[in-house]
Amino acid sequence: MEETFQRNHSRKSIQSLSETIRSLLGFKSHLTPGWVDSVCKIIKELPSEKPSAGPNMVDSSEGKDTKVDADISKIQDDLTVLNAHLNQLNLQRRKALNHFLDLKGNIRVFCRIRPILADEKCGSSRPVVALDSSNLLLKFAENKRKHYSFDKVFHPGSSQDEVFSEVEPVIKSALDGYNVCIFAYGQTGTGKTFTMEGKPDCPGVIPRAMEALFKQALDTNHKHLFTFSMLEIYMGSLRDLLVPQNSKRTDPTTQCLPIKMDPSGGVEIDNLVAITVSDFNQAKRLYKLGSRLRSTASTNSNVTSSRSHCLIRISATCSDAPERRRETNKVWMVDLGGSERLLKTKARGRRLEEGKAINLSLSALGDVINALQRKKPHVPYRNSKLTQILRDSLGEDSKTIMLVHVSPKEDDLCETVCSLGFASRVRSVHLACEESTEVKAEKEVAMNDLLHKVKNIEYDRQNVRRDIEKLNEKLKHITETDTLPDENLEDPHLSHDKTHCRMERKKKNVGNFIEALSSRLPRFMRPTICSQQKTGVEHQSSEITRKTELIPRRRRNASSVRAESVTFPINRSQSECGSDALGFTWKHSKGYGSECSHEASECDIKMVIFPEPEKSSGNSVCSISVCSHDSINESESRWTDKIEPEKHLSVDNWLRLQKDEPTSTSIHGNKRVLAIPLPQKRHKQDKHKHETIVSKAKILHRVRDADTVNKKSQGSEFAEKELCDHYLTEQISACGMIGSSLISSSTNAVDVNDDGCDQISTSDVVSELASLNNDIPLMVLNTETDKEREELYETELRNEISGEGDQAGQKEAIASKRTVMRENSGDGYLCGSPQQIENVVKPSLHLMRSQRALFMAKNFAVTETAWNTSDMPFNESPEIQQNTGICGIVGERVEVLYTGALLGLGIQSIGLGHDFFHGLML
Ligand SMILES: Nc1ncnc2c1ncn2[C@@H]1O[C@H](COP(=O)(O)OP(=O)(O)OP(=O)(O)O)[C@@H](O)[C@H]1O
Repeated sequence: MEETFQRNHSRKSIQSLSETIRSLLGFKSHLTPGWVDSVCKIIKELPSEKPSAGPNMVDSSEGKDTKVDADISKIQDDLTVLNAHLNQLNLQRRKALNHFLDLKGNIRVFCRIRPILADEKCGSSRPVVALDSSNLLLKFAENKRKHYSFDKVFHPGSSQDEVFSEVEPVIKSALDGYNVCIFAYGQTGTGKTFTMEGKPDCPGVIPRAMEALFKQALDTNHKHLFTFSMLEIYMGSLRDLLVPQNSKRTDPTTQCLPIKMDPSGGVEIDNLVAITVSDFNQAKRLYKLGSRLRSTASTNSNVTSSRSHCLIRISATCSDAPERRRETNKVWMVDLGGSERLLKTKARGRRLEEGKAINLSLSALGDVINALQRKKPHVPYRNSKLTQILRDSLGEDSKTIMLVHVSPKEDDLCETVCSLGFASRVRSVHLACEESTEVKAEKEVAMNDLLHKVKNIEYDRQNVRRDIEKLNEKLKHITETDTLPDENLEDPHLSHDKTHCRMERKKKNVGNFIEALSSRLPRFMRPTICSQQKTGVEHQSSEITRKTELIPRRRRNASSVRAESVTFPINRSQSECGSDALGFTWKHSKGYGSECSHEASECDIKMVIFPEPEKSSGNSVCSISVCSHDSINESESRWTDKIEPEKHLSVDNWLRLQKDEPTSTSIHGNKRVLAIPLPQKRHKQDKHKHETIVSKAKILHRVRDADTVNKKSQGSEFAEKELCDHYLTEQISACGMIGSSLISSSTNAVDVNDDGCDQISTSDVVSELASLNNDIPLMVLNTETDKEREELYETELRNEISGEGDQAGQKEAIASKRTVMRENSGDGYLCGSPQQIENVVKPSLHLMRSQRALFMAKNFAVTETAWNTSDMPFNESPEIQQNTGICGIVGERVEVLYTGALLGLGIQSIGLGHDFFHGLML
């Protein structure tokens, strides 16, 4: 009976084999029995990977399995108990800490008095005096004084450590499910940036908080995913500081990121880049990148005055903590623009406008915090961009710290009074119902008890965590030593890790099977990428496919290399779109967002739309998920079930990309277009060219002296400047391709790489050339055409020497002349007498000059001063004087035409924006 059943079963399997193969390979038409037979034959011929197990072997392995499974399930039970205990402790700690912070106040106001700086002259009188750790005295006149009370007062000698120790508990509560805001407020020049950013030797709140976040996240029982964003609010506009802007930064009409709110009250900034960071160093480097792009200017009060509000957002997503209100919590660290009395600063024009905008938004912030403190029914969030952004991070379920900075100088007394007035307003609740001494004492005792409790819980937590780690180790050991055959995959007692491990093995086997099968199949029978995607086989075998290159990839044609435009699809309903021309494919990643991959690029970039923490319905934040390659595996295992950050670009690559070839973005409709250059191939070439040029310049430098001798011997007047001009022209045309990027990298000065690699910029080249200055006598030749010129010169030499002596003597004379010439030139070839070279160069000089001028008109305008200072003869060119050229004008016209045509055709709707065509034209 059983035998019959087995026979029937195997017959059924063979009958359904065609279907199985079809579904595996994604063939559209049904397969013929003949085809199935041949495939079955191939399968039979495949070498068996597993040794056939005899009945005894099965028995023994089954016995072993049972024991191992029992061990595993015991460990798992223990782990479950310990984890439950740890969660309990976490909850207790969170409650205690929250209670402690509540007693301290959800909105806490600290005051920091700046010390007198070394270069400041001020008398002996000190108008601001810190009485104790929470009281401050302001002396107006001889007998006019006012007391101010704060949660904490930092006297001028307070260190960064002291400040951060007060901030740290709030950072902890960010990991416990609260949104956090830390503000630095104060008159310009009072030390806001010093407190927030600090100096390399005394880091401020931002670096310390970032470090603490990553450290504390490891301590928690939960896994966190951190993303980093940085923006500034400049004159009412929001700007992403991680993406350098195309247009002039001081122009208030430039791109302003829109703020979106979901029905549950969550706020998101549309299109703000959020980069996944896995450790403190990555966050620090991104912060450095953003800081360089911040708007600062010199004012009467501060040489590097911040002219905007700078906001750093670190989002911590924790998917396995259902007890929390939200999955994602935000930590905002805000270096506010300096409040200033415009009459005193005598600001004019733009500085005046900036000052006004800063003051207005600060006043709006004061109103909002005051309304929250007084629990007013209406909170005026909408009065400024700053308060709109921070709407969900101020108020209930949030912790706020306001660090008010004051100057110790008598001159600044008026500003100090204003700042302290603001701080008092923000702290209004405490002032309104000032507590009696007894109440204060009771509170103090309660807070101490709570702190003690938190410490005890911490201790217990550490012990439990240690036990969990031990058990995990044990489990890992058992799983690793256990080599169960694949048949037992369905065993329900297997641990998650073990199951995962086996699934991996199974996937690999399927992959191997497909690989082996595909290699034996005729080409027409092999699956296409499309069919793999449809059947899902691609996921299993993509790695192998990539490695073995069974299916040749479609290559982008050369013309599209420059056209790397990616449109971030905002709308989730856009499921799939591909652009062959670009070589990009768009696909959905498990409904959590869209991803884009570029096959041919060496530094692939993938976009992920993170799931909205508060489940925003319509639009979602566009984020670029960037992970370090080291952390890929770890992150992958952490987030596969919830979020799938695609790791194709490390933070290093992102930073390098920003530095070498700044990524420009623009908004088209509701889409953000990020023009991502393909730096690798082109850049390598360009770098090589650049190096050649620099080495040429060096050679020229070296041969200068030798040539002076040569020049004298020739006795002719040499067109030095023109040769220099020619050389520079050659230089520029060589740089032409990369000119724009080099220029932008030199002007943006985005150098975030600590190791200082790849510091190429046109200004470097220019300075290299400027160092050569004027008397460059000979050409350095190393190209094919140059070698032809060398031959020409040799002929000339022959003619010159032809009259002298016999044939052997002539040969010797030529050889010696050539040797002298090469010795003089160092590594390169020096060719041609000055006059001859001049003759060769001169006819093409005008052409080259105008080429250079055309190029400069478009791209080199920014370095004009550099050229001028080096006394180069380029100033004479009318194109340069006008700072425009035919190329520029034509380029602009074509751009306009293209844009018009694009709009007309509606091409932008499929994601090929202006940048793409602009890229094509370059
Ligand atoms: N506590 C401090 N200890 C030592 N130096 C300080 C301190 N606070 C500020 N400074 C110094 O004072 C100067 C001005 O500080 P900072 O630039 O941080 O002011 P700011 O409030 O951010 O100004 P702005 O609003 O114009 O940007 C800096 O040179 C800084 O190093």
